[in-house]
Amino acid sequence: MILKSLSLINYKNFTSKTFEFDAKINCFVGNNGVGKTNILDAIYHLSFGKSYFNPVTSQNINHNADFFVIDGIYDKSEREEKVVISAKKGQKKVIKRNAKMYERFADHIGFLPLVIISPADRDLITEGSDMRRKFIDGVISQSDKNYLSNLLSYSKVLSQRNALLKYFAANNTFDQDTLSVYNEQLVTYGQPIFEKRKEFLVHFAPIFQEQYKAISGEAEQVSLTYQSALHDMPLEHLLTNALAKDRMLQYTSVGIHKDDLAFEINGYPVKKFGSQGQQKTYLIALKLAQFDFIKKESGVNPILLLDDIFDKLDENRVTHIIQLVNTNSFGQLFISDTHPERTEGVVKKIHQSYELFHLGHQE
Ligand SMILES: Nc1ncnc2c1ncn2[C@@H]1O[C@H](COP(=O)(O)OP(=O)(O)OP(=O)(O)O)[C@@H](O)[C@H]1O
Repeated sequence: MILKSLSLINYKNFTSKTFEFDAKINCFVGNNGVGKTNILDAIYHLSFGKSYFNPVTSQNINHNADFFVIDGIYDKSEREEKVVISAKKGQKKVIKRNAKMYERFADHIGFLPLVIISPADRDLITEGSDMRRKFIDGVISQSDKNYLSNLLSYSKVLSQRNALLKYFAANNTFDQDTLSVYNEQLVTYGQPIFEKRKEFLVHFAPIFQEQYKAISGEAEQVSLTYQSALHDMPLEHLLTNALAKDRMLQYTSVGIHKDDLAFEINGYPVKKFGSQGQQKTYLIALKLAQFDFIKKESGVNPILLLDDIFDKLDENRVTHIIQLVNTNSFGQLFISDTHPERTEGVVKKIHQSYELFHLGHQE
């Protein structure tokens, strides 16, 4: 799958800009703040229907405008696919594929597989468990529509159950029958999510470990473990056992929305005990494992976005990563960097076609 061209209107700092891309490697170079990351984000937007960096749609619209349009033309399975995302202030965002509007955003997820590696990934280590759940969900959802649909339904029922618990507390009342209906629905959607996450980790963790070893060349033992109370008992029983607590807290304290991933290095949490370099390598290995996994599941080479990659790694490691992707029967690569010579030096080494886009400040 190849992104052939991209047009931006009023997307962040771009008022109007069109790019024609190389089928292999595309590099965006220029000073800080010229919009390199914004271009990668626009490409991300076309795959996921949202920004990787700023989930507030209205803030992705250029400050001086009241709408944006992102227009991408792809080659996929020897067909041309035109994907257009537009947003107007105060209105719902629209995604169209070949001029046909999607009724549900979820139907588009997975159609244009993509992996991004960015300095913002550090949130996966430093922030709360929701970031790590989003990561697993993002990987699985790109290849499993059922999973995504269960997730959306689960989250809807969860809000309803939480609202009911609040209502009980506010009105000093309780109705087990209504609560049981929500419990059943949480189990219907939540239990398969747990099973899928568990199965996913069995396949994903070894791929991750291989990637870590390949990038670091070090003897450190890394592990990635799925933590969930559902390992101990089915969700149905967890909900029953937590009833008194949930009523007191006025929200649902157990379920797959509390799951987490433990990131460890030599048996200790990466967050507390990993060096800066180890943390960066850990994150890159996670993302490259994501690339491998999605590729295997979807049969399509995902687009790979490398944002500010030298922020994370030295030149040797970057060369290594680009080569890894290369030997993996190459997809299409988009790189952003402040130093044109550095990027070109690395890219030249792998003897693929490439295009360098020099960006200046936009008017
Ligand atoms: N909604 C918006 N309207 C106008 N400009 C915006 C908007 N959102 C972000 N920007 C501008 O985009 C610029 C940042 O772009 P971006 O993060 O892509 O830069 P970059 O070239 O990747 O820089 P760096 O090398 O520092 O990472 C900033 O100047 C910021 O003010």
